[in-house]
Amino acid sequence: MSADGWMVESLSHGEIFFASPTLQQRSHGTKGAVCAYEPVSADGVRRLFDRARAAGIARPVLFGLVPFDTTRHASFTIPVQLQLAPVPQRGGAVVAPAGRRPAVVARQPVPAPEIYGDMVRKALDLYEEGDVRKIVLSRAMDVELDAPIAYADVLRDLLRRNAQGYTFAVPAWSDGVAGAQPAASMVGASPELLVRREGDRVFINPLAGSIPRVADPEEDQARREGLAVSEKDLREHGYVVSDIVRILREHCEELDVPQGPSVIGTDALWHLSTFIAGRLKSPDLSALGLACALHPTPAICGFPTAQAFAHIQDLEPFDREYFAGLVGWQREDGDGEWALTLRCARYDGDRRLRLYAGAGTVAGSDPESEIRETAMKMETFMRAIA
Ligand SMILES: C=C(O[C@@H]1C=C(C(=O)O)C=C[C@H]1O)C(=O)O
Repeated sequence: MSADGWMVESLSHGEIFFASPTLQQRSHGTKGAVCAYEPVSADGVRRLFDRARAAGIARPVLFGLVPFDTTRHASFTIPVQLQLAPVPQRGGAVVAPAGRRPAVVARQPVPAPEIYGDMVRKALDLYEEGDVRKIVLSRAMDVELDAPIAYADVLRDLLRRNAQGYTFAVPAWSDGVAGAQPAASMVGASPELLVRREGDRVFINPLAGSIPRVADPEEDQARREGLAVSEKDLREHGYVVSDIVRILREHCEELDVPQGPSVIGTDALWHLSTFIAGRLKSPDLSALGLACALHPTPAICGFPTAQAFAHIQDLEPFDREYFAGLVGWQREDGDGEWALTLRCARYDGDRRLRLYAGAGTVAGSDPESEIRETAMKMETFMRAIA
């Protein structure tokens, strides 16, 4: 462990790092890991734990990426060597970056911001027609660097600025996973917990309704207060909470849902947030099982889900793949944590990254502010890279 207490030193491409607000976990080496590239299923997860036991892994922990579209392949990894530790006190010693940061050679937005604005305008037309009320629209940015990233530096930077978030580097496999090199890794710091399970207790923390923060403290505070009473943002948030609660009622016998949302801050944005706690009816439902029952929530898809999903496929000119899916970990007993794969990039292990960001739109949304919100979401990630 390094002087600042983060277990990120010499983490290489293909290894795993996952930090929640309290626990950090990292793998050492990729050799012998049990991997799978297949659609997510309870049977598949069970088979992976069986394989891990057969391989002599004593306390297997499964890490994974589940795509936005769960009919596509997920990537799962059970590492041979895993290290766990509480997260260090923030504000302690800061280890300086080891080398120079890579420089950006090229940036290509996918699509151009104006086209993203047109996508939002098309969504506004759809709201007039009335079959859909919320669509989360996203865009991407392809970035080429002049040198590979240093995982330790990037993760430290993300950890320092996202104390309440979920910071991760998790490999994405492709067909024929036996080799040690993954096709890519998803790297980022998500503010949004989809499900944490501790025994029969579950915790869910949807976010929706956001505004960029600013340096001036008075204006920043005014934005926070404005968000808390914004009719449009409360409506956008309301679709998420009511849909999640509807599904949770099927699986939980006790549910604690606050009357209304509170406002939480990341380093760059204010978000409306609702912290829900529940008790599972059945101990057989794992953290991932419940996460999949909830996914895709209206926080990253829209409302109603099926219509919003179809419009996303139609309007977005790229494949979300693992973006806006699930990233997390789980033990054999079903306890674990699954966050939404947000504020992140797909990294090819060399010099190429694809960054992603989305924003919820509802009747009354302004295309220009959605462009700004998605730009801000990508910018905060870029600060950690170059
Ligand atoms: C889709 C993203 O974020 C989601 C959309 C939000 C919003 O529109 O207010 C807020 C948090 C997330 O649920 C993203 O960060 O890319």
